[in-house]
Amino acid sequence: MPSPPRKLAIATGGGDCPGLNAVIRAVVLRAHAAGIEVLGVEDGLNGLLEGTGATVRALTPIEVAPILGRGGTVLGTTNRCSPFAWRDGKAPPRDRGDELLARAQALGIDVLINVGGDGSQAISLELARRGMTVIGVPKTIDNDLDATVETFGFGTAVQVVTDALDRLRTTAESHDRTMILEVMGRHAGWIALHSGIAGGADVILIPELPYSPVHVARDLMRTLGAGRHFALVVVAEGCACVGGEVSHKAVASGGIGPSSILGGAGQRVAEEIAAVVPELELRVTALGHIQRGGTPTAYDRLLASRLGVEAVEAALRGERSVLVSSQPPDIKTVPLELAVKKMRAVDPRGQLVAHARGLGISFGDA
Ligand SMILES: Nc1ncnc2c1ncn2[C@@H]1O[C@H](COP(=O)(O)OP(=O)(O)OP(=O)(O)O)[C@@H](O)[C@H]1O
Ligand SMILES: O=P(O)(O)OC[C@H]1O[C@](O)(CO)[C@@H](O)[C@@H]1O
Ligand SMILES: [Mg+2]
Repeated sequence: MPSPPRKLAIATGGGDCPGLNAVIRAVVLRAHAAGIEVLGVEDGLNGLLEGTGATVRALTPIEVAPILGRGGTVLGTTNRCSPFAWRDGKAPPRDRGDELLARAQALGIDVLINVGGDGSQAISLELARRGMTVIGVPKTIDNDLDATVETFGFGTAVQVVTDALDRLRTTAESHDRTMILEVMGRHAGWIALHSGIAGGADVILIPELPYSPVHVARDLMRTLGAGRHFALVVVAEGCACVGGEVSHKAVASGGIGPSSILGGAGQRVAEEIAAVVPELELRVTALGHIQRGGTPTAYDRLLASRLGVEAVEAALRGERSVLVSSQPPDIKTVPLELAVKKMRAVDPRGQLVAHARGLGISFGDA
Protein backbone atom coordinates (compact mmCIF):
# COMPACT_ATOMS: atom_id res chain seq x y z
CA MET A 1 0.00 0.00 0.00
CA PRO A 2 1.67 3.30 -1.06
CA SER A 3 1.89 6.02 1.60
CA PRO A 4 -0.74 8.75 1.18
CA PRO A 5 0.41 11.86 -0.69
CA ARG A 6 1.46 14.85 1.41
CA LYS A 7 1.46 17.41 -1.34
CA LEU A 8 -0.70 17.68 -4.48
CA ALA A 9 -0.33 20.12 -7.33
CA ILE A 10 -3.18 21.15 -9.59
CA ALA A 11 -2.92 22.71 -13.06
CA THR A 12 -5.50 23.73 -15.68
CA GLY A 13 -4.52 23.38 -19.36
CA GLY A 14 -6.05 23.96 -22.79
CA GLY A 15 -8.84 26.42 -23.52
CA ASP A 16 -10.59 27.76 -20.41
CA CYS A 17 -13.95 26.26 -19.58
CA PRO A 18 -16.76 27.08 -17.13
CA GLY A 19 -16.33 24.78 -14.12
CA LEU A 20 -12.52 24.82 -13.88
CA ASN A 21 -12.66 26.86 -10.67
CA ALA A 22 -15.19 24.43 -9.19
CA VAL A 23 -12.65 21.62 -9.76
CA ILE A 24 -9.86 23.66 -8.14
CA ARG A 25 -12.07 24.42 -5.14
CA ALA A 26 -13.15 20.80 -4.74
CA VAL A 27 -9.57 19.51 -4.90
CA VAL A 28 -8.42 22.01 -2.27
CA LEU A 29 -11.35 21.34 0.07
CA ARG A 30 -11.06 17.54 -0.11
CA ALA A 31 -7.27 17.51 0.09
CA HIS A 32 -7.11 19.86 3.08
CA ALA A 33 -9.69 17.75 4.90
CA ALA A 34 -7.32 14.81 4.40
CA GLY A 35 -4.36 16.86 5.64
CA ILE A 36 -2.80 17.23 2.17
CA GLU A 37 -1.26 20.49 1.02
CA VAL A 38 -2.23 21.79 -2.46
CA LEU A 39 -0.06 23.84 -4.78
CA GLY A 40 -1.65 25.65 -7.72
CA VAL A 41 0.44 25.71 -10.90
CA GLU A 42 -0.16 28.83 -12.96
CA ASP A 43 -0.75 28.99 -16.73
CA GLY A 44 -1.05 25.33 -17.57
CA LEU A 45 2.20 23.78 -16.38
CA ASN A 46 4.24 26.89 -17.14
CA GLY A 47 4.42 27.61 -13.40
CA LEU A 48 6.82 24.69 -13.09
CA LEU A 49 9.16 26.10 -15.74
CA GLU A 50 11.75 28.82 -15.12
CA GLY A 51 11.48 32.14 -16.90
CA THR A 52 7.86 31.85 -18.02
CA GLY A 53 6.57 34.54 -15.68
CA ALA A 54 4.23 31.93 -14.16
CA THR A 55 4.73 30.40 -10.74
CA VAL A 56 3.40 27.93 -8.19
CA ARG A 57 1.43 29.01 -5.14
CA ALA A 58 -0.20 27.36 -2.14
CA LEU A 59 -4.00 27.18 -2.34
CA THR A 60 -6.05 27.31 0.84
CA PRO A 61 -9.72 26.58 1.51
CA ILE A 62 -10.25 30.24 2.45
CA GLU A 63 -8.84 31.39 -0.89
CA VAL A 64 -10.94 29.02 -3.00
CA ALA A 65 -14.17 29.44 -1.06
CA PRO A 66 -15.61 32.16 -3.35
CA ILE A 67 -14.62 30.70 -6.75
CA LEU A 68 -17.22 27.94 -7.17
CA GLY A 69 -19.37 29.85 -9.66
CA ARG A 70 -16.67 31.93 -11.31
CA GLY A 71 -15.86 31.31 -15.00
CA GLY A 72 -12.33 30.87 -16.34
CA THR A 73 -9.59 29.56 -14.08
CA VAL A 74 -7.94 31.40 -11.20
CA LEU A 75 -4.73 29.52 -12.06
CA GLY A 76 -4.64 30.74 -15.65
CA THR A 77 -4.22 28.36 -18.58
CA THR A 78 -2.57 27.98 -21.94
CA ASN A 79 -3.42 26.16 -25.13
CA ARG A 80 -0.23 27.12 -26.88
CA CYS A 81 2.65 24.60 -27.20
CA SER A 82 3.60 22.06 -24.54
CA PRO A 83 6.43 21.49 -22.05
CA PHE A 84 7.74 18.81 -24.42
CA ALA A 85 7.82 21.13 -27.44
CA TRP A 86 8.61 24.45 -25.85
CA ARG A 87 8.85 27.44 -28.17
CA ASP A 88 11.13 30.43 -27.61
CA GLY A 89 10.62 32.86 -30.45
CA LYS A 90 11.80 31.38 -33.73
CA ALA A 91 14.07 28.71 -32.20
CA PRO A 92 13.08 25.07 -32.87
CA PRO A 93 10.82 23.57 -30.17
CA ARG A 94 12.72 22.04 -27.24
CA ASP A 95 11.82 19.43 -24.65
CA ARG A 96 11.56 20.90 -21.14
CA GLY A 97 9.78 17.90 -19.65
CA ASP A 98 12.67 16.75 -17.46
CA GLU A 99 13.17 20.28 -16.16
CA LEU A 100 9.50 20.30 -15.16
CA LEU A 101 9.80 16.93 -13.41
CA ALA A 102 12.91 18.08 -11.50
CA ARG A 103 11.13 21.23 -10.33
CA ALA A 104 8.08 19.23 -9.21
CA GLN A 105 10.34 16.88 -7.28
CA ALA A 106 12.19 19.80 -5.66
CA LEU A 107 8.84 21.20 -4.54
CA GLY A 108 7.89 17.85 -2.99
CA ILE A 109 4.88 17.32 -5.28
CA ASP A 110 3.69 13.73 -4.88
CA VAL A 111 0.76 13.86 -7.31
CA LEU A 112 -0.17 16.20 -10.14
CA ILE A 113 -3.87 16.72 -10.88
CA ASN A 114 -3.97 17.95 -14.46
CA VAL A 115 -7.30 19.35 -15.61
CA GLY A 116 -7.67 19.57 -19.38
CA GLY A 117 -8.80 18.16 -22.70
CA ASP A 118 -7.11 15.72 -25.06
CA GLY A 119 -4.00 17.87 -25.53
CA SER A 120 -3.50 18.36 -21.79
CA GLN A 121 -4.02 14.66 -21.10
CA ALA A 122 -1.43 13.78 -23.76
CA ILE A 123 0.93 15.90 -21.67
CA SER A 124 -0.25 14.07 -18.51
CA LEU A 125 0.50 10.75 -20.17
CA GLU A 126 4.03 11.73 -21.13
CA LEU A 127 4.71 13.05 -17.60
CA ALA A 128 3.43 9.73 -16.23
CA ARG A 129 5.71 7.84 -18.63
CA ARG A 130 8.61 9.84 -17.21
CA GLY A 131 7.73 8.79 -13.68
CA MET A 132 5.34 11.39 -12.31
CA THR A 133 2.11 10.37 -10.58
CA VAL A 134 -0.59 12.12 -12.57
CA ILE A 135 -4.37 12.09 -12.25
CA GLY A 136 -6.25 13.70 -15.13
CA VAL A 137 -9.53 15.55 -14.88
CA PRO A 138 -11.38 15.83 -18.22
CA LYS A 139 -12.58 19.26 -19.37
CA THR A 140 -13.80 20.67 -22.62
CA ILE A 141 -16.71 22.73 -23.85
CA ASP A 142 -16.49 20.71 -27.09
CA ASN A 143 -17.67 17.41 -25.49
CA ASP A 144 -15.21 15.57 -27.73
CA LEU A 145 -13.51 13.41 -25.09
CA ASP A 146 -14.32 9.73 -25.43
CA ALA A 147 -13.18 8.63 -21.98
CA THR A 148 -16.04 10.21 -20.07
CA VAL A 149 -19.78 10.28 -20.65
CA GLU A 150 -19.86 14.07 -20.17
CA THR A 151 -17.58 17.03 -19.55
CA PHE A 152 -18.31 20.13 -17.54
CA GLY A 153 -18.45 23.35 -19.57
CA PHE A 154 -20.34 21.73 -22.43
CA GLY A 155 -23.74 22.27 -20.85
CA THR A 156 -22.91 25.89 -20.09
CA ALA A 157 -21.79 26.46 -23.70
CA VAL A 158 -24.99 24.87 -25.02
CA GLN A 159 -27.06 27.13 -22.75
CA VAL A 160 -25.22 30.24 -24.01
CA VAL A 161 -25.79 29.24 -27.64
CA THR A 162 -29.45 28.42 -26.97
CA ASP A 163 -29.93 31.85 -25.37
CA ALA A 164 -28.28 33.41 -28.44
CA LEU A 165 -30.68 31.51 -30.73
CA ASP A 166 -33.65 32.77 -28.69
CA ARG A 167 -32.40 36.31 -29.23
CA LEU A 168 -31.67 35.77 -32.90
CA ARG A 169 -35.19 34.40 -33.38
CA THR A 170 -36.87 37.61 -32.27
CA THR A 171 -34.83 39.75 -34.62
CA ALA A 172 -35.22 37.18 -37.45
CA GLU A 173 -39.00 37.23 -36.93
CA SER A 174 -39.11 41.00 -36.96
CA HIS A 175 -37.11 41.34 -40.19
CA ASP A 176 -38.18 38.18 -42.05
CA ARG A 177 -34.56 37.12 -42.22
CA THR A 178 -32.49 33.97 -42.13
CA MET A 179 -30.00 34.14 -39.29
CA ILE A 180 -26.83 32.06 -39.35
CA LEU A 181 -25.06 31.37 -36.06
CA GLU A 182 -21.51 30.01 -36.06
CA VAL A 183 -20.59 28.06 -32.93
CA MET A 184 -17.49 26.37 -31.50
CA GLY A 185 -16.62 22.69 -31.18
CA ARG A 186 -13.56 22.23 -33.38
CA HIS A 187 -14.11 18.97 -35.31
CA ALA A 188 -17.11 17.79 -33.28
CA GLY A 189 -20.67 19.02 -33.81
CA TRP A 190 -21.98 18.51 -30.26
CA ILE A 191 -22.48 22.16 -29.35
CA ALA A 192 -24.21 22.88 -32.67
CA LEU A 193 -26.44 19.82 -32.45
CA HIS A 194 -27.54 20.18 -28.83
CA SER A 195 -28.12 23.92 -29.00
CA GLY A 196 -29.68 23.70 -32.47
CA ILE A 197 -32.30 21.28 -31.16
CA ALA A 198 -32.82 23.23 -27.92
CA GLY A 199 -32.97 26.57 -29.76
CA GLY A 200 -35.32 25.46 -32.55
CA ALA A 201 -32.91 25.69 -35.50
CA ASP A 202 -34.16 24.82 -38.98
CA VAL A 203 -30.76 23.77 -40.30
CA ILE A 204 -27.73 22.44 -38.37
CA LEU A 205 -24.41 21.93 -40.14
CA ILE A 206 -21.85 19.74 -38.34
CA PRO A 207 -18.40 18.36 -39.25
CA GLU A 208 -19.68 14.77 -39.07
CA LEU A 209 -22.24 15.34 -41.87
CA PRO A 210 -20.79 17.12 -44.92
CA TYR A 211 -23.54 19.18 -46.52
CA SER A 212 -24.48 20.37 -49.97
CA PRO A 213 -25.24 24.11 -50.28
CA VAL A 214 -27.97 23.25 -52.79
CA HIS A 215 -29.69 21.02 -50.23
CA VAL A 216 -29.35 23.64 -47.51
CA ALA A 217 -30.88 26.27 -49.79
CA ARG A 218 -33.66 23.88 -50.86
CA ASP A 219 -34.56 23.04 -47.24
CA LEU A 220 -34.53 26.69 -46.21
CA MET A 221 -36.86 27.57 -49.08
CA ARG A 222 -39.13 24.69 -48.02
CA THR A 223 -39.28 26.10 -44.48
CA LEU A 224 -39.91 29.60 -45.74
CA GLY A 225 -42.48 28.35 -48.27
CA ALA A 226 -44.46 26.67 -45.52
CA GLY A 227 -45.73 29.92 -44.02
CA ARG A 228 -42.63 30.87 -42.06
CA HIS A 229 -40.94 34.21 -42.73
CA PHE A 230 -37.65 33.57 -41.00
CA ALA A 231 -35.21 30.75 -40.39
CA LEU A 232 -32.36 29.85 -38.05
CA VAL A 233 -29.21 28.05 -39.17
CA VAL A 234 -26.57 26.77 -36.73
CA VAL A 235 -23.14 26.22 -38.24
CA ALA A 236 -20.40 24.34 -36.37
CA GLU A 237 -17.04 26.05 -36.95
CA GLY A 238 -15.52 22.77 -38.23
CA CYS A 239 -18.18 21.89 -40.81
CA ALA A 240 -17.48 21.63 -44.53
CA CYS A 241 -19.53 20.94 -47.63
CA VAL A 242 -19.09 17.66 -49.51
CA GLY A 243 -15.60 17.73 -50.99
CA GLY A 244 -14.93 21.13 -49.38
CA GLU A 245 -12.53 22.44 -46.78
CA VAL A 246 -13.06 23.83 -43.28
CA SER A 247 -12.64 27.60 -42.91
CA HIS A 248 -9.86 29.30 -41.00
CA LYS A 249 -9.38 32.87 -39.88
CA ALA A 250 -6.18 34.72 -39.14
CA VAL A 251 -5.37 35.54 -35.50
CA ALA A 252 -2.51 37.42 -33.88
CA SER A 253 -0.28 34.58 -32.66
CA GLY A 254 1.48 36.45 -29.85
CA GLY A 255 4.70 34.91 -31.18
CA ILE A 256 3.96 31.33 -30.06
CA GLY A 257 0.45 30.30 -31.11
CA PRO A 258 -0.84 29.45 -34.58
CA SER A 259 -1.48 32.33 -36.93
CA SER A 260 -4.85 30.94 -37.94
CA ILE A 261 -7.65 29.05 -36.17
CA LEU A 262 -11.01 27.63 -37.21
CA GLY A 263 -13.43 30.41 -38.06
CA GLY A 264 -15.45 31.89 -40.89
CA ALA A 265 -17.71 28.88 -41.55
CA GLY A 266 -20.85 30.97 -40.89
CA GLN A 267 -19.90 33.59 -43.45
CA ARG A 268 -18.86 30.92 -45.96
CA VAL A 269 -22.21 29.14 -45.57
CA ALA A 270 -24.03 32.47 -46.04
CA GLU A 271 -22.16 33.02 -49.30
CA GLU A 272 -22.86 29.47 -50.47
CA ILE A 273 -26.59 29.86 -49.76
CA ALA A 274 -26.70 33.29 -51.39
CA ALA A 275 -25.12 31.82 -54.52
CA VAL A 276 -28.10 29.44 -54.82
CA VAL A 277 -30.94 31.67 -53.52
CA PRO A 278 -29.90 35.32 -53.84
CA GLU A 279 -33.41 36.45 -52.80
CA LEU A 280 -32.82 35.39 -49.16
CA GLU A 281 -31.80 38.08 -46.71
CA LEU A 282 -29.08 36.59 -44.51
CA ARG A 283 -27.17 37.77 -41.46
CA VAL A 284 -24.25 36.00 -39.79
CA THR A 285 -23.27 35.97 -36.10
CA ALA A 286 -20.15 34.22 -34.82
CA LEU A 287 -20.53 33.65 -31.10
CA GLY A 288 -16.84 32.90 -30.48
CA HIS A 289 -15.42 32.96 -26.97
CA ILE A 290 -18.69 34.15 -25.42
CA GLN A 291 -19.48 30.40 -25.40
CA ARG A 292 -16.51 29.71 -23.15
CA GLY A 293 -16.68 32.62 -20.74
CA GLY A 294 -18.79 33.32 -17.70
CA THR A 295 -20.69 31.51 -15.00
CA PRO A 296 -21.04 27.71 -15.16
CA THR A 297 -24.52 26.22 -14.89
CA ALA A 298 -25.51 24.48 -11.65
CA TYR A 299 -25.03 21.09 -13.32
CA ASP A 300 -21.51 21.93 -14.55
CA ARG A 301 -20.56 23.11 -11.03
CA LEU A 302 -21.87 19.84 -9.62
CA LEU A 303 -20.03 17.70 -12.17
CA ALA A 304 -16.79 19.68 -11.82
CA SER A 305 -16.97 19.50 -8.02
CA ARG A 306 -17.51 15.73 -8.06
CA LEU A 307 -14.61 15.20 -10.49
CA GLY A 308 -12.36 17.29 -8.24
CA VAL A 309 -13.25 15.33 -5.10
CA GLU A 310 -12.83 12.00 -6.89
CA ALA A 311 -9.41 13.05 -8.22
CA VAL A 312 -8.25 13.44 -4.61
CA GLU A 313 -9.90 10.16 -3.63
CA ALA A 314 -7.99 8.47 -6.45
CA ALA A 315 -4.75 10.01 -5.16
CA LEU A 316 -5.57 8.74 -1.65
CA ARG A 317 -6.15 5.25 -3.07
CA GLY A 318 -2.69 5.41 -4.62
CA GLU A 319 -3.95 5.38 -8.22
CA ARG A 320 -1.64 6.75 -10.94
CA SER A 321 -2.03 7.48 -14.65
CA VAL A 322 -5.80 7.58 -14.44
CA LEU A 323 -8.49 9.97 -15.57
CA VAL A 324 -11.51 10.61 -13.38
CA SER A 325 -14.49 9.97 -15.59
CA SER A 326 -18.21 10.64 -15.36
CA GLN A 327 -20.09 7.34 -15.67
CA PRO A 328 -23.51 8.29 -14.31
CA PRO A 329 -24.53 7.86 -11.59
CA ASP A 330 -20.89 7.59 -10.47
CA ILE A 331 -17.54 9.21 -11.06
CA LYS A 332 -15.01 6.45 -11.76
CA THR A 333 -11.39 6.25 -12.89
CA VAL A 334 -10.21 4.96 -16.28
CA PRO A 335 -6.69 4.62 -17.77
CA LEU A 336 -5.32 7.99 -18.88
CA GLU A 337 -4.66 6.58 -22.35
CA LEU A 338 -8.40 6.53 -23.04
CA ALA A 339 -8.51 10.35 -22.96
CA VAL A 340 -6.29 10.62 -26.01
CA LYS A 341 -7.16 7.47 -27.93
CA LYS A 342 -9.90 8.88 -30.11
CA MET A 343 -12.09 11.92 -30.40
CA ARG A 344 -15.77 11.48 -29.55
CA ALA A 345 -17.71 12.60 -32.61
CA VAL A 346 -21.45 12.81 -33.27
CA ASP A 347 -22.73 9.54 -34.77
CA PRO A 348 -24.42 10.60 -38.03
CA ARG A 349 -26.60 7.48 -37.83
CA GLY A 350 -27.26 7.82 -34.09
CA GLN A 351 -30.51 8.54 -32.31
CA LEU A 352 -29.69 12.19 -31.57
CA VAL A 353 -29.36 13.01 -35.26
CA ALA A 354 -32.46 10.91 -35.99
CA HIS A 355 -34.44 12.84 -33.38
CA ALA A 356 -33.28 16.14 -34.87
CA ARG A 357 -34.44 14.95 -38.28
CA GLY A 358 -37.70 13.91 -36.59
CA LEU A 359 -38.18 17.55 -35.64
CA GLY A 360 -37.79 18.53 -39.28
CA ILE A 361 -34.25 19.84 -38.84
CA SER A 362 -32.15 19.69 -42.00
CA PHE A 363 -28.46 18.76 -42.05
CA GLY A 364 -28.21 19.75 -45.69
CA ASP A 365 -26.81 16.31 -46.49
CA ALA A 366 -29.52 14.76 -48.64
N1 LIG B 1 -0.07 22.55 -19.40
C1 LIG B 1 0.10 22.98 -20.64
N2 LIG B 1 1.17 23.71 -20.98
C2 LIG B 1 1.33 24.14 -22.24
N3 LIG B 1 0.47 23.86 -23.22
C3 LIG B 1 -0.59 23.14 -22.92
C4 LIG B 1 -0.84 22.67 -21.62
N4 LIG B 1 -2.01 21.97 -21.62
C5 LIG B 1 -2.45 22.02 -22.88
N5 LIG B 1 -1.61 22.71 -23.66
C6 LIG B 1 -1.74 22.96 -25.07
O1 LIG B 1 -3.06 23.26 -25.35
C7 LIG B 1 -3.55 22.41 -26.37
C8 LIG B 1 -5.04 22.15 -26.15
O2 LIG B 1 -5.25 21.56 -24.88
P1 LIG B 1 -6.50 20.66 -24.58
O3 LIG B 1 -6.71 19.71 -25.70
O4 LIG B 1 -6.34 20.15 -23.23
O5 LIG B 1 -7.66 21.69 -24.54
P2 LIG B 1 -9.08 21.62 -25.11
O6 LIG B 1 -10.05 21.58 -24.02
O7 LIG B 1 -9.23 20.55 -26.14
O8 LIG B 1 -9.21 23.04 -25.66
P3 LIG B 1 -8.39 23.66 -26.87
O9 LIG B 1 -7.94 22.49 -27.69
O10 LIG B 1 -9.36 24.53 -27.53
O11 LIG B 1 -7.32 24.47 -26.26
C9 LIG B 1 -2.69 21.16 -26.26
O12 LIG B 1 -2.67 20.46 -27.45
C10 LIG B 1 -1.37 21.72 -25.86
O13 LIG B 1 -0.65 22.09 -27.00
O1 LIG C 1 -9.05 29.96 -27.49
P1 LIG C 1 -8.64 29.69 -28.90
O2 LIG C 1 -7.20 29.41 -29.04
O3 LIG C 1 -9.15 30.73 -29.83
O4 LIG C 1 -9.32 28.30 -29.31
C1 LIG C 1 -10.60 28.18 -29.77
C2 LIG C 1 -10.97 26.71 -29.75
O5 LIG C 1 -11.01 26.24 -28.42
C3 LIG C 1 -12.27 25.68 -28.14
O6 LIG C 1 -13.05 26.72 -27.57
C4 LIG C 1 -12.15 24.57 -27.13
O7 LIG C 1 -11.45 23.49 -27.65
C5 LIG C 1 -12.81 25.26 -29.51
O8 LIG C 1 -14.20 25.08 -29.49
C6 LIG C 1 -12.30 26.39 -30.37
O9 LIG C 1 -12.10 26.00 -31.70
MG1 LIG D 1 -8.05 19.78 -27.46
